[in-house]
Amino acid sequence: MMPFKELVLASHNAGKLKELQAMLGDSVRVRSIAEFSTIEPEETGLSFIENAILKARNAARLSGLPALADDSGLAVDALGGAPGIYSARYADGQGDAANNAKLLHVLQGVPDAERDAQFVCALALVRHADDPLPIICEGLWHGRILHAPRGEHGFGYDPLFWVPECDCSSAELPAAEKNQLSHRARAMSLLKQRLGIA
Ligand SMILES: O=c1nc[nH]c2c1ncn2[C@H]1C[C@H](O)[C@@H](COP(=O)(O)OP(=O)(O)OP(=O)(O)O)O1
Ligand SMILES: [Mg+2]
Repeated sequence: MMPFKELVLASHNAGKLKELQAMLGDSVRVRSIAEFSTIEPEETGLSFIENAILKARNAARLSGLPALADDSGLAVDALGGAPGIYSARYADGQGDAANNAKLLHVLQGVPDAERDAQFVCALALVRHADDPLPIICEGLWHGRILHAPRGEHGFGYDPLFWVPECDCSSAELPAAEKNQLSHRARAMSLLKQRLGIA
C-alpha cells in the first residue's frame, strides 16, 4: 500500500511527467508542481541523487505534499560520462535539439565501438520538505549513440540512443515499451518495491 494518497511530481519536463505518471498508474493521486510554481530550482548538486533530493524538497516545500523528483541524464563513455548531470544544460539551455546537435558534433568521427552510453535516473521521494530519510532509487539503461537522429517518440536524447536489445532507437519505441525498459522504469520498479506497491 502506498503510504500516502497524494503526491506531487517535482518535474517541469513534460516528457518525463508523462512517463512517471504512466508508471505510477492509479497507485496514488498525482499532482503536478506546475500547480504550485513555474520557477525551476537551480540544480546545484554534483550528483543525480543530490539534484533529485533538492528538487523533491523544493516541491514538497511549495506544495505541502510528499514529493517525487527525477534527476536523469545521459552518460557517454567516450566523454568520461558527460554530459551526465549537465545533460539538460549541455547546449547552454537551448533545448533538446541543440543538445542533440552538440552531442553529434563532439562525437563526430568516433566509431560505433566507442559510442557506448547509459541513461541514468535517480528518483527521490520525500514525505515532507525536511524529510531526514528520502527514499532513493536508481536505474541505468545501456545503449549506444547513433550518428543521426531516428524516431519521433519520447523526448530529450531519445532519437540518438540506440537500444541494442530492441534493435531500434529509444525514440522508435512506443511509450509503453520504453516504460518497461528505460532507466526511469528500472528506478520506478525499485521504488514500487520499496513502497510495497509492486
Ligand atoms: O528518458 C529519457 N530520454 C531522453 N532523454 C532523457 C531521458 N531521461 C533524461 N533525459 C535527458 C533529458 C535532459 O536533457 C536530461 C534530464 O535533465 P533533468 O534536469 O533531470 O530534467 P529536466 O531539467 O528536463 O526537468 P526537471 O529537472 O524539471 O525534472 O536528460
Ligand atoms: Mg532539470
